[in-house]
Amino acid sequence: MNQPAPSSTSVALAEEAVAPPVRLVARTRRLDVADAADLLALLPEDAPVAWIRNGEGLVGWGVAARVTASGASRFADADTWWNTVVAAAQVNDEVAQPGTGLVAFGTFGFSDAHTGDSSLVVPRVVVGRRGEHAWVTTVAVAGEAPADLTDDDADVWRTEVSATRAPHGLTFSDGSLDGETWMGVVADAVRRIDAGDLDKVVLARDLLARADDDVDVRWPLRRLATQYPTCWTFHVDGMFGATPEMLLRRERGLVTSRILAGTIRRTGDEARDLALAGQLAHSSKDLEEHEYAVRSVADALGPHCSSMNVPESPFVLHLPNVMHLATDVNGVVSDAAAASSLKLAEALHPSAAVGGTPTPTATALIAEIEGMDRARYAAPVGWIDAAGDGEWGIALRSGHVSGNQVRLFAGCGIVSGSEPASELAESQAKFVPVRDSLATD
Ligand SMILES: C=C(O[C@H]1C=CC=C(C(=O)O)[C@@H]1O)C(=O)O
Repeated sequence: MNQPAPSSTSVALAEEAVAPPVRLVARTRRLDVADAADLLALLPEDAPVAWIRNGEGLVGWGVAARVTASGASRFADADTWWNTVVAAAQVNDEVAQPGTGLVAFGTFGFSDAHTGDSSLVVPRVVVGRRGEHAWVTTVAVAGEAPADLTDDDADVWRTEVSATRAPHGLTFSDGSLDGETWMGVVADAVRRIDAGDLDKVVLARDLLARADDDVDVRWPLRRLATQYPTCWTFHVDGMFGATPEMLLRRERGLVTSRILAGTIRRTGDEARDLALAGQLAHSSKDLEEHEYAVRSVADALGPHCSSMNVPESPFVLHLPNVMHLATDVNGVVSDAAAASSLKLAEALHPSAAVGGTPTPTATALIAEIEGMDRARYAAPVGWIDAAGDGEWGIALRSGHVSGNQVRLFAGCGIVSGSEPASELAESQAKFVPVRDSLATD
């Protein structure tokens, strides 16, 4: 078994202006589908990346190149870097599907003011599966010995995988605000809405989990992918979760977005949950909350599409912990060369599913009263390929792992009729996926 070469190219954008562009050599070859049957099982503990839904998707490891960015230009800077990397790369792709060839995984900060890193990472090895296609892409930096590209041994890309470690001695504590204080913040937001300052704002809270040792992120990833197969289970650079919300997928000139807003908790009793789903579908408070989110996405996508389909009413999406009002919007991208999936993500972020309406007033209110730094919560996370196609989810039902700590996030859309106590209960239900994914039973 070969370990990918340890060297890589990593730049922050200020440095990148003076550094010559990294020249990557990538090769994608077909794999037996059986070799990619369990993508998560291929991941080593060190710096894995993952994007999985219903067992399909992409996993990767190692770092061939990486860029970090921050501030208001973080998306544009990362997109420019990616275009430079793609232009300089030598790619041999025998599968030619979205997600084959050169691929970068990204995670972005929520706020323009956030000083922490947004990053795009090109792994050394990416393994993908989609329907009857399975593939492996190996990436070397030009000038390095390209042993992994020319070797005929079909298994040369495999890396050594240690047993996944369960987190032990886990304790949870309040994050930035305790529940009582957070309800006060929600009540404040409702007052501002009723005073006519804005229509909707999404307010979030965090929880801290501590384990005895460094958390092996493969543990929660496995549990999330099993428990929430219809969500997108992800990990990039410490940010992980299972999001039900697809900010956008761009594929061969088509763009789709799954918009969620409006939530009801499940009880576990099927008949009762069906009745609750009916209640959700007719709740004027939730329909209003949802409509703001759909409008924000349709308005942001419109300028990039020659045609668009926006359904008139939402459907109810059933997840194991909650149900959501959901709308799938589709469009034809008018200028695919100018609108990479990352550019579209920038245009759509933050939608009113995570920001509010109007957006500038809502984001200002979040900064003023939420009382925490969202870091990369509720921002785009996903991947982009050399054609600019890609999938960018919203980092919800998520946590950030750093050493032995995990910071969990959950937020709720607040409109005029919102009640602080039920929003607190909703936030608790939204913590469940990541909280349970860290459990050992
Ligand atoms: C902001 C979150 O959820 C959003 C997505 C679906 C439903 C939502 C809601 O009903 O409030 C939120 O807009 C979160 O999970 O942290």
